[in-house]
Amino acid sequence: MPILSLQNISKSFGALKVSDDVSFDVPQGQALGIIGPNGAGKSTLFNLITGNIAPDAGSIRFDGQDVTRMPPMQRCLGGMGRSFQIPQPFGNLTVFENLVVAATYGQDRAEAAVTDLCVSVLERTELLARANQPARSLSLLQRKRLELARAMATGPKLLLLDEIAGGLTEGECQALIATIRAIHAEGVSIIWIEHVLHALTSVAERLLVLDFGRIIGMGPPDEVMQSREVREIYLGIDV
Ligand SMILES: Nc1ncnc2c1ncn2[C@@H]1O[C@H](COP(=O)(O)OP(=O)(O)OP(=O)(O)O)[C@@H](O)[C@H]1O
Repeated sequence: MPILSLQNISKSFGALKVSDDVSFDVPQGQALGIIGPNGAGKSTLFNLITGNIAPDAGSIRFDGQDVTRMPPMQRCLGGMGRSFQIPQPFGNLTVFENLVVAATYGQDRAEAAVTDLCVSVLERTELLARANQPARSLSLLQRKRLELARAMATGPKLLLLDEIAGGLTEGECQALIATIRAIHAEGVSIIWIEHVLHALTSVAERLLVLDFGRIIGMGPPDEVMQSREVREIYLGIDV
């Protein structure tokens, strides 16, 4: 059973079709990369998956359940964790406090369990040494790590990452990739929207290419990047 399955999902904003009959599965434990030009509908696809936007047509199954009409919080509690393109941590709270907010989102966990979970996430995202710092004092890489950590603190089976690698130096990017790979190796399924292609292809086993809300390519990264349509449309290479 796939962890996520979209069937014939369509969504328009007025006359603009941002999701056009999109269907795909994510097998358990897979890392799927999503690429496509600006405005192709990538973030909208995440909003459809998480329930922040309702589709006009189609259905979504997550972890064996039809979640098409399920509110975002229920999907999160069911194991869908998400990072945002524009991180919005609570700047005056410490890194640890930010994680406590995420770990207790709609959950009635015992205090000791919350602490254990947050410490474990801080270790896995290499933020333990920053635990008591206010979020606003973090460097860019640390802010990205915090965004990842906040998503991990909800205990996801499926982690949705929205352009988390942008703006980092090569060394910082490699450090973040190592952390994401380690999370993936724990068995967490991942869908990652990313313009930094080498970061994406070093984690993703499969790529999906969106253009004007349509899937124009899907498969192993090497194969997808060789496709004529993808090279023309996405990379702007004259072939
Ligand atoms: N709530 C909304 N109402 C109207 N139009 C919207 C809304 N959200 C997104 N759009 C439009 O839908 C299109 C797809 O936007 P989306 O953010 O999904 O693209 P994207 O592929 O994530 O782009 P980027 O790579 O720039 O983040 C864009 O033209 C955008 O302006």
